[in-house]
Parts: sequence; C-alpha cells; structure tokens
Amino acid sequence: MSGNTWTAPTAPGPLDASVRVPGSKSITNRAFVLAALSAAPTLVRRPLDSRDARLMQGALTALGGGVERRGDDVLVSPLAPEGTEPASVVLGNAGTVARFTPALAGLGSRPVLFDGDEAIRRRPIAPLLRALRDLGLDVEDEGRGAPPFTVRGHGGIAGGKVELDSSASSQFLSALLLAAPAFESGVTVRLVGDAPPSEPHIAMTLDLLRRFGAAPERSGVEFHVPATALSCPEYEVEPDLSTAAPFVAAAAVAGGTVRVEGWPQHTTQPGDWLRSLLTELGQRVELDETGLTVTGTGEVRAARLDLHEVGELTPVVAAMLCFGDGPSVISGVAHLRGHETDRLAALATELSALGAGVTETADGLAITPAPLHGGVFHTYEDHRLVMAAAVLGLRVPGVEVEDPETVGKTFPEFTATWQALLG
Ligand SMILES: O=C(O)C1=C[C@@H](OP(=O)(O)O)[C@@H](O)[C@H](O)C1
Ligand SMILES: C=C(OP(=O)(O)O)C(=O)O
Repeated sequence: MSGNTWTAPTAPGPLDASVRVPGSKSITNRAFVLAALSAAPTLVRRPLDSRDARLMQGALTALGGGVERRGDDVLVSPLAPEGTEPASVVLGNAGTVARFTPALAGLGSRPVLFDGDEAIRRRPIAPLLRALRDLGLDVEDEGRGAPPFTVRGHGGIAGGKVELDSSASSQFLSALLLAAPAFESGVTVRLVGDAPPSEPHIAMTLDLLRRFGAAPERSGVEFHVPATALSCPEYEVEPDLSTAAPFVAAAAVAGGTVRVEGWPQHTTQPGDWLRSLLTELGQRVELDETGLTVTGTGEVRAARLDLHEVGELTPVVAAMLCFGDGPSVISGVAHLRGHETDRLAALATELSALGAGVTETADGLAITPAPLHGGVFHTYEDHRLVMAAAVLGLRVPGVEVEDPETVGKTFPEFTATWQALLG
C-alpha cells in the first residue's frame, strides 16, 4: 500500500488457497431490520462488520432500536421509538440503508432526517418515496425525490394497497415488504413499469420474512405481506458470495485452485450463480458440505451474459472477461448507472485505460480483450471496482488501485485477504 493507492499483486503462478469471506451484506442488513421490527431481541450470528453494516446499526439505533456486539455476533433489540425530538440517519452510500430504513421512521413520532454521501443523493429513490407517501407516510424532500429528506412519524403506518415502479432498483420493493409486517394492514404491492432487476434479492427478502415468522405471498407482479408480530431468537448469516466473486475469479484468471469455505448448499444470494458462470467460462467447480472449490485453467472463454438478475457481480465479471478468448457482451444492466457510481461508465473508462477494448452499450458493456498494461485504476468510491482491479492485477503488473479503503463498504480486510490468497 502506498499513499492512497494499492498496487494489486500479480499471481506468482497457479493458486492453491482457501478463503473465508465475511457475512453477506444483503442478508445482514435484512436480518438487522427484521430483528428491529421483532417483538423480542434477535441474536444475529456472524453478521457482516463493514461500513454498510455499521451504517444500518447506526440507523436502527437512531430510530430507537438497540444494537450490542457480542464477539462475532450482534444482539439487536426491537425499535422502541419514544419521544418527539428530531433524529437523523446517516446513509453513507448504502443502498440498503437508504431504501430499507425510511419506512421504519414512520412507526415513531419524531422527524427523522435522512442524508449521506454525495453519491447517495444521486441514486434513485423517488418511486419508493412516492409509494411511502401513498401508504400514509409524511415525507418531505427538496423537490428532487432524493436525500436529504425528512420523514415525520405519526406513531404508525396504515399500510394497504400500493403501486410501485421498482425497475430502477429491486431495493424499493424489498423496502416495502420488509417493513410491512409492522403496518396496521400489512401491504399489497402491485408492480408497475419494467420488471425489477436483482430477482434473487427479492427472493432473499421473502425468505428472511418467512424466517422471522411473516407469511409473504407472491402472485406474478403482486406481493402481499400481512401484519405480523415477528420473531426469530437467532439468525445465522451466510458468507457473502458476491464478496467471494473476485476470489473464485482469481482461479479462472491465474489458474490453480481456490476454495471458498462455507459456501451454502442452498441460498437466495445472487453470487450462487457464479457456479454456473464459471462452468460456462471453462472452469471446474465443485460444491460440497465444506465449501466451493474452483479449479481454473487460466484460460477464460468469451461469453454473452445477461446480468439483469445479478447486476452487482458485473464489475468482477467484466474484469474476468478482459482475459477472455474473444469478444464478450454483458447486457441487462442499465440500472448499474444508478449504483455506487455509474458502473458502466466507470468500467468502460478504467478497463479501456489499461488497454482493453471496452465500450458502453445501452444496457451493458461490449468487451474486446487486448494486451493490458499497468496504470492507475480509479475506483469512484465503489467497493466492487477495487475487487475488479484486483482481478486484473493478477495478470497485469503495475495496476495501481486508487483509494483501496473504499472496499470497506463490504469487506474492510479485502486487500490483506487478497495478499494472503497469493501466498
Ligand atoms: O437488496 C439488496 O440487498 C441488494 C439489491 C441489489 O440492488 P439493485 O436491485 O438496486 O441492483 C444489489 O445490486 C445490491 O447490491 C444489494
Ligand atoms: C449495488 C450495491 O450496493 P448497495 O447496497 O449500496 O445498493 C453493491 O453492493 O453492489
């Protein structure tokens, strides 16, 4: 590490390593929210400890919940929103915090200000705020339908039927469904507009709701969650399979074997799709009770991939395809322009700057591999760009990764774990 850059290490040869990645961001922050809405405390076991997870803990504390670290676990006590004095929730650049917590403020009786990094002020949220208003919440913004905004709680949310356009982010729908057990009449959401991205994350929301005792139902574009007293004394968080992406990609790019410990047998995480992707790209993949083993050839097949359902994997997949044996195309991810940064623009710029032929399309990237060279890789405060740059560095000396600490959004120990992978 030098100054504010990190020289991504090259692979010394074929890999032979085992890695343990931290807990899933998406599961951790859902479990925290549902625990806060439960009737009794929940011990969330092995949750993620990272910027986004801490922001969620801070939000729940500001809203009247209790959060207590106990070794590797976190005990979350239910929201007990008392008082009328103003509070504020810091969003950072966490989509899950920005989308999942405003509804919770409507359960209390105080004005709560929501604001965060510059980037979160540009990320889409207006359709969710509109739906929350339709459900009876009092939301005041600056006319842009974005943070900063204030939710003035009136001691409860009526709930009922609402229409929602969740095409810019699946998190809008997840937000309504997660909070709905605490609404007086639950919620019936009818999706309008284009289909939401990230379908596995919607399945994850329904799965966690069930684990906490709710009974969500889905019929096509209509979702129903009845009012329910939630409860789940203990909830164990799975390892984050999207965080595992650069590690399994490393086996493909550098050759050799990488094992990811504790890869679940069944999961709703989008990262589980990496098993079929890696097979399609020519790698050997084996899942057993102890984890996932990927044995790579060091040769990556080109592919045409629709990543609409697994958009958060795009940066690492794009980096891998820069080593493909021909041109590749990624489609279905126009919504990535509203992620941590405009990820399509960032990837096209940064991968091209290192010599690859990468252009933006209307809904993705066209990637033509070419000999790569070192240089500064800008990361735009996007954790997954740090991970993508690390994958490139395996075969390209001199990839200088700007602001590597930004990876702390989901994996503060990423660079150390990456160095250990390479021995
Ligand atoms: O619900 C979640 O935990 C997430 C949903 C997805 O968001 P989008 O649907 O906005 O892509 C995903 O990209 C994000 O990393 C996490
Ligand atoms: C899109 C992402 O994050 P967020 O939860 O902030 O939306 C991501 O982690 O790739």
